[in-house]
Amino acid sequence: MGSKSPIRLPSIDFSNLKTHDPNDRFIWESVRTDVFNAFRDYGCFEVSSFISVDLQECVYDALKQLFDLPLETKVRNTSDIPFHGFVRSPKVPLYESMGIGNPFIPENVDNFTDLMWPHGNSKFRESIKTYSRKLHELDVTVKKMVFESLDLEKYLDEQMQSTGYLLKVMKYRAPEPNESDIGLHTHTDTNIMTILHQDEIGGLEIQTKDDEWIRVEVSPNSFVVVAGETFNVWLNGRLHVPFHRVMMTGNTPRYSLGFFSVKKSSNLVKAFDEMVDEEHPLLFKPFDYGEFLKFFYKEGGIKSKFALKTYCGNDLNVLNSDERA
Ligand SMILES: O=C(O)CCC(=O)C(=O)O
Ligand SMILES: [Fe+2]
Repeated sequence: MGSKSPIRLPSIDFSNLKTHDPNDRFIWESVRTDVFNAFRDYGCFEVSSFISVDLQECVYDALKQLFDLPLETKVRNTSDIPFHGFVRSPKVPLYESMGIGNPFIPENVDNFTDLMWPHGNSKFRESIKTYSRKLHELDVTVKKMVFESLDLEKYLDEQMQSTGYLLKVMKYRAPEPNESDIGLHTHTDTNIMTILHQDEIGGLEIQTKDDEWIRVEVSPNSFVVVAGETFNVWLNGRLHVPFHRVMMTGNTPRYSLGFFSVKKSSNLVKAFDEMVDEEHPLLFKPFDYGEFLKFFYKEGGIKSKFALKTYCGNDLNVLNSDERA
């Protein structure tokens, strides 16, 4: 495993895609090519200056207020889905997180805000609503581009309908002198796709296909879009799914947000027929996402570097792109 390098993630500018004017087709196609190539080569990319500095500052102020609430208030954030509510665990001592399901639905943000601040907090409510709408828009745009790149548009609506979303907000405290500086252990995301946003403290690191660790240094109003395992199963291995982690090197707390698109439970995940041929033999057997998560969390899958392959890899002689690299 190599050391940290000055390589930068591909950076893609979505700001010229504001209209759906057919004359913008050229811009759309050029961004689409960049998105697909970045996913194929790095499994992730930066979306530069995607929100206003004002919105970014409002959201981070709101996060600080949220994590400053007493523990007995934060634990009210519960969910039936593991790790979608308040999380604090001795396994990741620097980390705590909370989650809002489908946050682009205004009532979901209202309910979360009422739970945390029974007397109201309009700044939190409004900034998270605007922010979630922007992230949802970016999620849909990126997926549309990837599906179009492989002539899979016919599956887009059906896949969007079986997708749920989670806005996860995270705080990492600084390590004590005798503690490890690992904020979040090396992992891949098992969901479809994640949009990450970190504050100016930084600390997110992503591993390239050549095992180099890149420390992600992007401006605080930029995002990092990361491909998840489910997306790669649909496309039968055409994407790179990057290992990533969070390292806490300084002595200031770090705040970050993740917008996770997740296959709804009891929905089958399988490669699209067009993605399987002689040159691209099936890498993963079809599986139920809810059942996989049970395996992942209860049977130690979380500790395995290649949990999905252990669970449903089609043929251990067929190497995935991580191992080929
Ligand atoms: O906090 C971050 O920047 C990364 C979080 C992450 O990778 C995750 O929750 O899966
Ligand atoms: Fe992650």
